[in-house]
Amino acid sequence: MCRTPCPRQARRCHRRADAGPQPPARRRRQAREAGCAGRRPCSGPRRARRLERVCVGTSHTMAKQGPHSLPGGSSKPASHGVVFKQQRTSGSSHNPHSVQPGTLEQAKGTWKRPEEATACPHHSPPDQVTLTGISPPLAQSPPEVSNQQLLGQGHPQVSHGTKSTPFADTTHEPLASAKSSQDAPASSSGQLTGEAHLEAKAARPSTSGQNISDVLCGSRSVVPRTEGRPPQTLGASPHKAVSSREGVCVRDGDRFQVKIGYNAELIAVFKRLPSRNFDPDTKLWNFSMSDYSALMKAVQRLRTVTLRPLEGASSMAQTGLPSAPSLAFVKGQCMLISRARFEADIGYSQELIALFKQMDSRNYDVKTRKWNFLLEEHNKLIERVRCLPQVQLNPLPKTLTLAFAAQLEKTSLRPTVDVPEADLSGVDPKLVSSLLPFQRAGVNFAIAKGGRLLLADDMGLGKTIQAICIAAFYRKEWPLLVVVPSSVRFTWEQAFLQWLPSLKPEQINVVVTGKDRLTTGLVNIVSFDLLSKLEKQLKTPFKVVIIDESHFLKNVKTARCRAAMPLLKMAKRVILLSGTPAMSRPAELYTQIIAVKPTFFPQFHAFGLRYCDAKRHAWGWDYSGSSNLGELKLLLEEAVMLRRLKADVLAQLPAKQRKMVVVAPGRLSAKARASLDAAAKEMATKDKSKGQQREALILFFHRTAEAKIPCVIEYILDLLESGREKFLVFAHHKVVLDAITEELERKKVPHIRIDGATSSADRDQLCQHFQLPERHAVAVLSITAANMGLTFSSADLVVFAELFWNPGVLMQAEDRVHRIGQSSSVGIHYLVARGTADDYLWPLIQEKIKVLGEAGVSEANFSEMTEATDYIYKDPKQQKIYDLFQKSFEEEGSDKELLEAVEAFDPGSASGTSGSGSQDLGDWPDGGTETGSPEKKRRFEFFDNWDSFTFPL
Ligand SMILES: Nc1ncnc2c1ncn2[C@@H]1O[C@H](COP(=O)(O)OP(=O)(O)OP(=O)(O)O)[C@@H](O)[C@H]1O
Repeated sequence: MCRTPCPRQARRCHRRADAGPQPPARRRRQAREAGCAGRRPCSGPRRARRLERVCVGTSHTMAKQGPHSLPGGSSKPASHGVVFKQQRTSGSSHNPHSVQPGTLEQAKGTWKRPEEATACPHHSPPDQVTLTGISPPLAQSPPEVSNQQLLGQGHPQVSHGTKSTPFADTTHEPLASAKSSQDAPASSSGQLTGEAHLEAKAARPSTSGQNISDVLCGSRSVVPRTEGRPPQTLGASPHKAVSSREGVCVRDGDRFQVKIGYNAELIAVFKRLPSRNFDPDTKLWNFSMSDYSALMKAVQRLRTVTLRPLEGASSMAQTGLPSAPSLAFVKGQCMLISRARFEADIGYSQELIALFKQMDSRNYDVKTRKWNFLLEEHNKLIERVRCLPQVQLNPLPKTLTLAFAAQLEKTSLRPTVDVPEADLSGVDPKLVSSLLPFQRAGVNFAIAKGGRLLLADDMGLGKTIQAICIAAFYRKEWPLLVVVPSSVRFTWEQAFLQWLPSLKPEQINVVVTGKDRLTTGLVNIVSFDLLSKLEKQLKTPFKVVIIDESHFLKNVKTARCRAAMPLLKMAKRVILLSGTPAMSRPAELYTQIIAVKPTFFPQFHAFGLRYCDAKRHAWGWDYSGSSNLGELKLLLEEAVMLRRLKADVLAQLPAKQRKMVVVAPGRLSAKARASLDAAAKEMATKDKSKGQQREALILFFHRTAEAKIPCVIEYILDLLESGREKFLVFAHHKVVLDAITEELERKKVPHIRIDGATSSADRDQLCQHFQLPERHAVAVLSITAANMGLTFSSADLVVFAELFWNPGVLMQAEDRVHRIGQSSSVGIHYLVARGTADDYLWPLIQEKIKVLGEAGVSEANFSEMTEATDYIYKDPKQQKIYDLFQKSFEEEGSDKELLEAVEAFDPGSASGTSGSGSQDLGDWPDGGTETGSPEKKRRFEFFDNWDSFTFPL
């Protein structure tokens, strides 16, 4: 209920009730009406009144213009076919049964919703009218009306007429032309647009050779009403008049809407107005004010339609456009600007400002020129504003009021309550003790949110360890489902083994093929793509689900999204992980938001209107924009998402974070597998000369490189899809470097390549090019040719597609990024393929690094990364191969010899070696390196903006 009396309104209503001195135009209208009323009684059956009204309007038209003349334009009296308020007040007041529930509000043409109408008893809309004959639900025709509909088939009010009657003809006449109007360009074409067109149309003879008015109101067709009988239209069924529609024009910001039931003639008129727009939500047509006059005039000529003009625009017919002050109407909405405050985003209204000044928490922001208030005054303000008839201030959406319910309800400002410390005593101590402070806070946040969140920490901040900890907190609810990009399935397996020693390896089920079971483990790890093939296996839903790189779900139409969303809806705990939940636009966040909070914005359109700057085009809605990002950020941070940037927690991070990425053995082809096995067998063969052994080793190394190519490419593409756009990829074999660059070229990813064939001048130039901050690119580098003397500090990630036996070389390569100029913690990813030479190289490298670390030469060690992996060779054959690797790499001068051997096997790999220089140079894309991709340039835009936000208050 409105608590504020509305004196101004009350006065206005009172004035209207008095009727007082009338302006001349109104007096003229009333005089005309009185004349009409004299011809018919005001009481009587409802249908009779409708028929009469039709006749009143059309007889004027006929009398003034004659059957074939073009209408006279603005000089015409205002009442032609348009029932003005005063007319209806008198005509309906005698019939208390004529109000149809639920239609009056629409008929009145006020913008307020039904519940709003009851909120302000003081506010009686001016000239309240009891309307008759308004169809319940205002079933407007959609913008495109089929010919069948237009021809009256299937529409009860049209179809029941017989085609042979003049009435039927008149109904068809404008309908037939509706089709052509669809084809015709709008006003900009300059063809018969606006008023002239409409009037010409209205005056066009019907198929029976008569004007509409002629047919209906010609002297031969109407029997003058006497003795209270309704007038009879000759040649037409009296039922026809029942199809008469009454509606109202309602101001809607700088446009106006027409609230009326379906009428084909009227739709045809609408379609000729240049500014027409059909709102599918309200199912109402709306127009710019410039078309108002044309519409009203055209409607005057429609026998089946009466339209109440805009409130305060009674002199419209004479003056054309309504006078601005009389229609002053402001419309706006509430926007959240901080956790505690909201602002009214609305135009100027004196009354509204006066109301704002009554609010205790009011604050005027001189910069934005907007008023803002504490959330606790939101409901009070909205209630009071509803009493202002010329103001529409939309409240905060329900989702926001629910998310900020505590702030809306509180009576005084309290400091933000800290997230409580979660009891992690049930989680493996190794994991809990390893959490960095910000990671612990992340776990607390997740548990405070009931285990449903989007963890959107920057890349490399340890989302994996946090997710495992959150999931482990709910271990009683396992089995656990972990959905990940296929290239990191085994890395996740390693992470579980590393951080949860209580978990046995056999309890982890990594789904590798479409034939595997999805539910056999306590922890089940599956790729997005396999999930969509296997979800049907699920009899009972998983209660705890982790989704890594959850932005993979951004498109609701994809199979992965369709497979995952139902699972997430049913799960009790949903842990989404993504360093880039939306790469370019807020629309990409929608699926992730509803995955965490299914009740938030159940309709995407509502989300799109508020946050995606939704725009309507001829082909549909465009949701690719962004709007109200500040509010969206607040909402997400309050209820859905936790995001920390690297810069925020840099002090807690090590300078380098190394990560072993176990690339999927399932990706090795049978051919690659066979050649690897043959090479390994060769190495293990006894009685080989040193040279033969080395040859076998080099072959094994080379086969490993070939076998890893698909996994390496998949990993790089996953990184790119995850939003990583500037990173280094080191590889050794030319075949690997070639495969990577070819793929990047194919995918139009900007990249550079430096290998043994690159001249030093080119190296510097490429390096400088890569360093430019606006460049997003991948640097494809040879481990041996580009591990020294180059600076790539504008990137903070290094990927080793291949391992190399000399850890000193690897560390030098790492330091292309981790050097002066680097302000971030650097991520180093080593891709390790099981069942390949990596099985031997990786422990070898670790061992060497450990030694270097003990000697203080290396500032970090690898041991943490592989603690859980099983590199102790029980198989004597494996041990022999390992020994061979060790011996070969540790011998004096082995590096040089090995490199030469490798070069002989794979020309062009090693630094400064002959290779086929010209051939390598031929690999360069023209103009240096980059293959521009316009759409790529926009990719970080959304989060760049996002991260630069500061709290408005
Ligand atoms: N508390 C920690 N103790 C030891 N190592 C950690 C810790 N947190 C993270 N790491 C290590 O840091 C590296 C990066 O972590 P992780 O892969 O989880 O980051 P991320 O946020 O998932 O990054 P991305 O978004 O790139 O996948 C890993 O090697 C991980 O083991």
